[in-house]
Amino acid sequence: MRASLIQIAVNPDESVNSRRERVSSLVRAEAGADLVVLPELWPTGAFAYELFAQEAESLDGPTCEAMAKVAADAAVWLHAGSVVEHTADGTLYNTALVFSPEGELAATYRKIHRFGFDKGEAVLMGAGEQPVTVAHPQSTLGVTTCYDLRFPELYRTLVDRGAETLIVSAGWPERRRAHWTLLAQARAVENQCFVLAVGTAGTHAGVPQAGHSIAVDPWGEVLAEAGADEEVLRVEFDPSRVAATREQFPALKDRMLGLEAPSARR
Ligand SMILES: O=C(O)CCC(=O)C(=O)O
Repeated sequence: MRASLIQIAVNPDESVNSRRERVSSLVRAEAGADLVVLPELWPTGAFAYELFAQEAESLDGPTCEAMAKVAADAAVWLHAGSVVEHTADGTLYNTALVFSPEGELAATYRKIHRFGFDKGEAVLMGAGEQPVTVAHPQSTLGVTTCYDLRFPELYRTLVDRGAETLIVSAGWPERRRAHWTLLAQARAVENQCFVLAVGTAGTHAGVPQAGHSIAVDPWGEVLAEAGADEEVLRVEFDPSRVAATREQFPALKDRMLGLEAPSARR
């Protein structure tokens, strides 16, 4: 399976429209890949809160339309990162989009864990409720977004639903880059999955981004890692290694289920 992780630079000196055009060209250039993955909220930047309402779109809005077109042009499975989705009742969501090589919207995922504590996304957006997997023909994908990476129970749910390749589409800050790398490897090891984690580069809303998109195998080994700047990280892997790793080292079979208290939410 050939995957291309497009680590987009999100800087305030580029308009959303021109970034959309630039990203469309970058995706088109990945024709031949089996999967292309973009970062979280790349049209606005994950921390550009003042742009969220202004750039919010419905699922037939300009980013969705452009990404459907380029997925079909390049004939690739495209995880198009996420957009600020607005719904008919006025709620905003951080919604990830997955397109088939025919340009059909195959799945959407509304980010479950919103970042910001008492500000930013946590107050501006609604919370998703549904974990999402996608039946890519070569490997079942588990779709997650940025801050989700800190919540292992979501990944266990995805594994229980058949996920073999865990996607993390992010806008992760440089300040916590060590957590990013460590958690990507942890999610791969504990779930015996491939992890494809793609972040942004650049600085927007005064928040320098970590870059360092990373692909990790089910043994926790780093297959490829980007630098800090805009970059297309290409990686090739054998999805059957998930089953092989789980057979050789069957730790997932030793899970003790039912330990979580029903009122675990604090
Ligand atoms: O968890 C973190 O450190 C970063 C999370 C984040 O930036 C986000 O979810 O947008």
